[in-house]
Amino acid sequence: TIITNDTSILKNAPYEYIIIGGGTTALAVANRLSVNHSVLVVERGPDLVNDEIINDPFDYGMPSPCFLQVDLTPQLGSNGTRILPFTHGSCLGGGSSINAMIGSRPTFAGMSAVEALGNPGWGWNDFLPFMQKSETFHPPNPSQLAGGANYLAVVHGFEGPVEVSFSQPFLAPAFQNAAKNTTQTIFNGAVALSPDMGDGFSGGHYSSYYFHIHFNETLQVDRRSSSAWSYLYPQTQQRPGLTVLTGHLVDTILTSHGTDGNITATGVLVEPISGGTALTFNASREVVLSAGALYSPTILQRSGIGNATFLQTLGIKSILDLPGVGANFQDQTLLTNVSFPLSPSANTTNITAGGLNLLGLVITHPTAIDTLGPNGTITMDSMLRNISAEHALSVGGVVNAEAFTTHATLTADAYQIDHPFIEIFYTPGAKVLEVWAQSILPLSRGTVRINTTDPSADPVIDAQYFTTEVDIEVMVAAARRISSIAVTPPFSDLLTPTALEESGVPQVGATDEEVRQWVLSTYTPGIHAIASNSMMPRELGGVVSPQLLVYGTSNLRIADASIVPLSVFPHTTLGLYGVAEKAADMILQAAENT
Ligand SMILES: Cc1cc2nc3c(=O)[nH]c(=O)nc-3n(C[C@H](O)[C@H](O)[C@H](O)COP(=O)(O)OP(=O)(O)OC[C@H]3O[C@@H](n4cnc5c(N)ncnc54)[C@H](O)[C@@H]3O)c2cc1C
Repeated sequence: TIITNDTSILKNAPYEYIIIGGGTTALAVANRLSVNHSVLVVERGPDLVNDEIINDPFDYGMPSPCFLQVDLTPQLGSNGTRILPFTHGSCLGGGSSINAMIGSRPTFAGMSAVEALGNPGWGWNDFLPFMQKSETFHPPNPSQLAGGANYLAVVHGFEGPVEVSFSQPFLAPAFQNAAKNTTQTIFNGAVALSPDMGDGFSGGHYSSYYFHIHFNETLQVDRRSSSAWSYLYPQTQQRPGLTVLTGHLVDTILTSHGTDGNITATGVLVEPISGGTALTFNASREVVLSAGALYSPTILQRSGIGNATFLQTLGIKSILDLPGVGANFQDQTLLTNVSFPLSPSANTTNITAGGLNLLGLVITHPTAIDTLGPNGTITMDSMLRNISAEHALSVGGVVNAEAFTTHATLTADAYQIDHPFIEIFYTPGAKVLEVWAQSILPLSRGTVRINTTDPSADPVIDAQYFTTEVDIEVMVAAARRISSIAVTPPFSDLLTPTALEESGVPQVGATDEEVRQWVLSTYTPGIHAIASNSMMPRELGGVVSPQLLVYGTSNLRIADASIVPLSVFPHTTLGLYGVAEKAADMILQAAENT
């Protein structure tokens, strides 16, 4: 494999495939295609192979050249005008090089919703083998099992590039034990220990979580399993046919009109990020767009693929009118501002992990009924099935009312078959214990758009958080559970007696309005951006078909988080490796047929 930022050493011959972006999904697709084909990857960011902040999982969240932020537009659903930073990764490995490594998967109910949206072949049973293909799962050893780790071999893969494991040593077992017991209590025993959080069963469970990390035998420490360290750097993954160009960004996708009436992608126009002459690279077979949910729609828009009326306002000639490009954008929301002071008497290594820290050592996925009770669940179901599309339509979050009501109905159906309603995750720190909550299936729909043709400019991102009442109701319920956790033993025994007051989280008896105000003024982005080029029928605003081909093109595919149409991956990465493996499989099958 050639990895370089120097274009003078690259071959001029056309590559069979060009992949735009060198992030999480991109490198997995590149790895599979380049076994027998020539592939060029173009990544805007640098190669940070030896960056210790990236490679050490316990440095998560520290600044590195890969860690970038874009300010969202003012979020009107948040008590006025909060401006929130949105983090993303820009280097080889993309988001997988900076993320929190939580090893989460979609569920049966979630993938059923994706399939029912008009995507045959994307249900759980079809999708699981691709997630397994990507993975080498390391079963817990006896001491990890004794600490509380558990797994189900039948749902995992053991020969793939991405190494997934529990931490070594197993972190904070006493903390994990307390978190699990309190979880059971606050959900009245309805939430049970899961044999494996990635087994496809839906909500109603809790567990110790595994991470995209692996134990390095030479160094005797845990390391991050990024996409780059899984699919690109290892000796076993070297590919003579693969060239990775870093430090260059794709301005536009070059196209021509094919004889079949479709648009054909012929290559890309590339600029060095340090400035200089633009270059053209040609692709003889396909162009695969993998620049992520924030950037893939912007590349399409600059290339004349998107909402024709909008593109006209920027003077861009429309070559393909696809109003769904940059619409339907979704992100989950987080309640992260929740730190409970640790009781001085409880400050032991078994509770704090001796200062080492991985986010979400214990994770809980209660269902709607676990969280809201029977009456609350009926109310939520009715809200979803009678939802108004007016706001989402007015801000361009959906292209028509049917798209919005279809999403809401599928969400209600998913909750009926026990899709996780919220996620609560427990994390130890040196002096505090954190209990965060995350929404899973938000209904608010936003946009990602360019406001200039300059390829180096940040996109205009508007998540429209909390502009749908159901999203507020979900997080109010989540906040109430966080309050209960802080006062429920055995978890509360680890905290100071005044921990709840000190944290600023609403008291257990707070009014709905008080909790609502706290949620709206403290939430942060989930940073699981998806759906800005959704895989769904074109008439609903879909951008790609179930084969991941951009509608109206013969050879332009998208493989990244932007195609995921509903927020069914509670954390995205392991699901995205499944998307990558499935995309590569479909592309290679198409190559065999030509
Ligand atoms: C701080 C943080 C924590 C997270 N924690 C978790 C977690 O614990 N577990 C989990 O599963 N998920 C987590 N996620 C989410 C997950 O990392 C992302 O959803 C995932 O990495 C997205 O993958 P992708 O392939 O869609 O895009 P990316 O991995 O973002 O890759 C896109 C790549 O395209 C490049 N690019 C963009 N524009 C251009 C251009 N014009 N030309 C060339 N290259 C371009 C970018 O530089 C980037 O490298 C987290 C995300 C963040 C930001």
